[in-house]
Amino acid sequence: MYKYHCLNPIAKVGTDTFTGEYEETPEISQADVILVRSASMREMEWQEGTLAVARAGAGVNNIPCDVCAEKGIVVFNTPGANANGVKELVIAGMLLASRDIVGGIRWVEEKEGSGNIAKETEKAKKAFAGCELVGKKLGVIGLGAIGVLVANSGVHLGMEVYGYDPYVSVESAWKLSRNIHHTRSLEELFQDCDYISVHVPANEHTKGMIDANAIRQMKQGVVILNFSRDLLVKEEDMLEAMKEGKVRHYVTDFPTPMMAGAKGAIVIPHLGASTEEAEDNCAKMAVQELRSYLEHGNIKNSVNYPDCDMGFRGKNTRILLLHHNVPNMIGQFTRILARDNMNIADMANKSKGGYAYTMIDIDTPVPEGLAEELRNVPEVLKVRIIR
Ligand SMILES: NC(=O)C1=CN([C@@H]2O[C@H](COP(=O)(O)OP(=O)(O)OC[C@H]3O[C@@H](n4cnc5c(N)ncnc54)[C@H](O)[C@@H]3O)[C@@H](O)[C@H]2O)C=CC1
Ligand SMILES: O=C(O)CCC(=O)C(=O)O
Repeated sequence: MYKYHCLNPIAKVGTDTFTGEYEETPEISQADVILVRSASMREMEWQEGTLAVARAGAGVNNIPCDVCAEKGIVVFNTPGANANGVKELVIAGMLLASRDIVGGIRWVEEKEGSGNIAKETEKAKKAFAGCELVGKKLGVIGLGAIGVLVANSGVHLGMEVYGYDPYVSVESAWKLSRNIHHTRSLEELFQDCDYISVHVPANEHTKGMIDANAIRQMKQGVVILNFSRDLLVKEEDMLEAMKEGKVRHYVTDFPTPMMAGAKGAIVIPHLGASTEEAEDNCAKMAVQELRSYLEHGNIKNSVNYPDCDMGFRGKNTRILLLHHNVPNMIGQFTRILARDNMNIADMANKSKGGYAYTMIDIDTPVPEGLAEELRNVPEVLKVRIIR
């Protein structure tokens, strides 16, 4: 019986795909695997028994992935599963920044009970007028699952779209509309665009990438959209730029004390992925990843260990080793197996940065105590044997 713990509510359509071999536990310390959305796991005390964490979503900055890797805990995310939900809200953000829709709706609410409202509307409405998106220039920074959808939608809306992503994947590149201009530097994108939307992960390289220096290079009255993470924008610089009118609106999905109520800021309470469809997609993918790892040892969509797949386990005993990516690990494992006459039916070894994963199928008897012996091999972080 495997035990899972949900640190945030996870869509039932996903957790329903756990079979009778699984049960939910309210005790995180008892869990083999943990499902999480945005809850911070950075201060958590990790248990020896934790095998994996699945982030039902894209951003993993709430999880100490390096600490987990060192403890042999595989961290998964669900790439692309909530991308459409975010894209739709980005389009809404561009529209909210272009016309004073919210101001107009508030004005109508204040007129509740006024018999004259129809007449008053025709006088008042000019205060809420705006501009259209068609023909405007949209810059998209980061062309992954979300950025590609936003960029392609910009084209469909009649915008001239510029994309920047020096690390774009082949898969994303295939999905991009050929009408999108490829920009080779942020400077080029900054100076031309009326709307700039940021879709990169928050990490040490992207932190504060939209600061006074970046904003200085942008057009007067630019609209900046941030549906990625608050850390990407230097908020003091953004406030100053909005005061000066350099930035017309800053649309963000991340409320902070500095931005809540700030003039020019349009702040949404982290709703990008809060659609039924996105929540269901993420939950289903996260559970599928955990089940495949627990039942067969296969890794797909991990952010701290390599993808590695040997298919269904069948009747063999499967030995799973998480270890540092250093020479002579396989030699040490196979020496131990050969000594006890174990026959290797199949094996795979993959690495990602400083970490590696070895899967070995054995079709002869496997002695008790093997896991402990393998765990004692220097540089091994975790061993699991599925019989
Ligand atoms: N508001 C919300 O509810 C949601 C927010 N997010 C945020 O959006 C981010 C992006 O999500 P996805 O598109 O699904 O991720 P993704 O991993 O598919 O795409 C990220 C893209 O950014 C690119 N990139 C990385 N560093 C870059 C840099 N310095 N300059 C330009 N491009 C760079 C990568 O090459 C990749 O193509 C997530 O990391 C997360 O923080 C994701 C989902 C929901
Ligand atoms: O689960 C959520 O609502 C947050 C989604 C998100 O920010 C992400 O997937 O990175």
